[in-house]
Amino acid sequence: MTIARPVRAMAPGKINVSFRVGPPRPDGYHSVASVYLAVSLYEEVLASPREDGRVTVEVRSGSELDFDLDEIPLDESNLAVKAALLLRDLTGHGSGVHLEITKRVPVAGGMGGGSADAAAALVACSALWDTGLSREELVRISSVLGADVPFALHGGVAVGLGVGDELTPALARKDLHWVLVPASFGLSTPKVYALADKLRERAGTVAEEPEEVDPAVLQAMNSGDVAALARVVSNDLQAAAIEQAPELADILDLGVGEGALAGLVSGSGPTVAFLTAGRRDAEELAQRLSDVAGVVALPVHGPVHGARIMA
Ligand SMILES: C[C@@](CO)(OP(=O)(O)O)[C@H](O)COP(=O)(O)OP(=O)(O)OC[C@H]1O[C@@H](n2ccc(N)nc2=O)[C@H](O)[C@@H]1O
Ligand SMILES: Nc1ncnc2c1ncn2[C@@H]1O[C@H](COP(=O)(O)OP(=O)(O)O)[C@@H](O)[C@H]1O
Repeated sequence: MTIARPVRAMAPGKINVSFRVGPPRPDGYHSVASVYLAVSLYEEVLASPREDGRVTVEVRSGSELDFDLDEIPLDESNLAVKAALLLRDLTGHGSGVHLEITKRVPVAGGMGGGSADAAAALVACSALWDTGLSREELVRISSVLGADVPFALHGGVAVGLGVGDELTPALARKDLHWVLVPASFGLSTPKVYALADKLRERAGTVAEEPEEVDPAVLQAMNSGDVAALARVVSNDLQAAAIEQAPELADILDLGVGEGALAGLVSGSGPTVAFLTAGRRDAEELAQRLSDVAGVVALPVHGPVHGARIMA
């Protein structure tokens, strides 16, 4: 029997360009309406066969960022391990695999790094084990791993309804250029959702079921009107993220003061994303933020492709 050769896959992090959150549901989740954008910060997963049938993982940093890799579990709760086990259980294909994750997306940063690991692991293991599943089939099975995993497979721009997993592709006429300011700490997604509920309760606001995303966001992306997009980006979790980490408000002010067209917290935070008019503006803003405030600032662009095999 020939032993399969290792397979390397990559998957992108994301920004929620617009994020509406409904009231809490009985299952602990919230209905959302998200405009997801995949950006050029990629996780990599190298899947190598193991003859002993075990599924194991190791994680290393592929970034200049100071990642707290100790935050990432190395047991069966690691999202990449969960993905490999799910694929093996569902298809009956495959045996043991060792997964080597190279992280570039901030850990617990609101950019779906763990979801990207799960998506890259699905693609890599599916090729390693020759399951014959299509991308669409992988997208369909992936939502049990987490609300954001289908989008990490899908990539590009998409509207996410349900818990974020019911995807419809959308279009961006132009590449959008952003500057990311990652934090040196993470925020817990469930805690930020719970705090958002509490803030609404305190303010006496009744959350509506978000049935669609803001059409102005899709229109601005469709027409490539970055200035119009800057006026409509928004995130219902932002206030809760700022309540947990008040320094995010200062970072938002700083970026806008330094010339960003708009700034918002990505997902449940704490990464802050600034929209700029183009590649040059993003590079210049990143430089200024690092000169003026000494923060790490990464220029990125999107849309980029979803999870895929690397040569
Ligand atoms: C907020 C968002 C925005 O894209 O991203 P991140 O900030 O995590 O990157 C997502 O909704 C996060 O998706 P993901 O991180 O995949 O969530 P999951 O693992 O499925 O769920 C973790 C927990 O988050 C809460 N959760 C998640 C999704 C959702 N629509 N409603 C929720 O209330 C639930 O408490 C759930 O138990
Ligand atoms: N492969 C993984 N990479 C990162 N985090 C993981 C992974 N597997 C499980 N986790 C857990 O998920 C949490 C959130 O992960 P992450 O996807 O980085 O952030 P976010 O949900 O804010 O986008 C981490 O704190 C960690 O405990």
